[in-house]
Amino acid sequence: MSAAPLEIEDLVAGYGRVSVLNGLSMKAGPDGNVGLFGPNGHGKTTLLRTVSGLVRPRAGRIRFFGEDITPLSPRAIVERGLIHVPQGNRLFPDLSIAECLALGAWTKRARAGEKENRERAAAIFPRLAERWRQPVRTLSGGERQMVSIATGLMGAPRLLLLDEPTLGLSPKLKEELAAAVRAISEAGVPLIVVDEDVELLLGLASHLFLINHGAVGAEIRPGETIGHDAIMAMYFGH
Ligand SMILES: Nc1ncnc2c1ncn2[C@@H]1O[C@H](COP(=O)(O)OP(=O)(O)OP(=O)(O)O)[C@@H](O)[C@H]1O
Repeated sequence: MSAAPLEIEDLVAGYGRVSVLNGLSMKAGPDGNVGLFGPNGHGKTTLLRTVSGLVRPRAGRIRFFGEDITPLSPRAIVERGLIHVPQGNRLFPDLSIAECLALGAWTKRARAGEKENRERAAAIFPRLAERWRQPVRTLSGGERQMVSIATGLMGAPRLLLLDEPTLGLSPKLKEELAAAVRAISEAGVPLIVVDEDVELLLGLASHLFLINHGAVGAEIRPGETIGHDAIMAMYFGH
């Protein structure tokens, strides 16, 4: 049996004296995309940052397609194709869309497929293809979010982590972005998506985890259906 894209065992991590992840374990990806949701401040972003090597875990193990990546640097993790698109589209404002995307293809394996990945990004985000030379500071929030995700795609992901890709967007743009994210998944890239909109997550992922107090509080497995009241009960713990 082939290894899951991501397996996390008893992960403990935090900042200074504060512990944020408290023995979190999950297996993500063998049954399709994964969605992460839960109350604010309970560790979803910290989990993605720890998986991508930006936060050093104090204990636990992270395996990427079977390989133990726990001790690796963020650079070595990106080189393996584990790509993290952080919250809040942090882009260089004076670069054009084309220049931002080129920066995303800095690893050896990404450079090898740069042309195909650029074409794939342009097909998924036609709005960007129309504005290729425009500086990103002149783009709308939704368009900047598209550039962030497209830049992640340029890294030739074998697994793509998306942190709140639809944060602050209008319902119409949210749907446009969700459709693009579905297209990325249909092109064969497994996803782990953090979003507060559980309905949106259910449209993107078949396996959802509620992150509560730095651990997995509940799980919605592939094939299980869940009503609005049950989701609220998960959030509020009754
Ligand atoms: N760089 C940091 N230094 C110190 N504490 C931090 C840092 N980043 C996050 N925290 C703290 O870690 C906790 C978890 O934050 P995290 O961003 O992981 O939660 P989250 O579930 O992603 O929340 P949100 O949905 O609001 O983004 C919070 O209490 C936060 O204040």
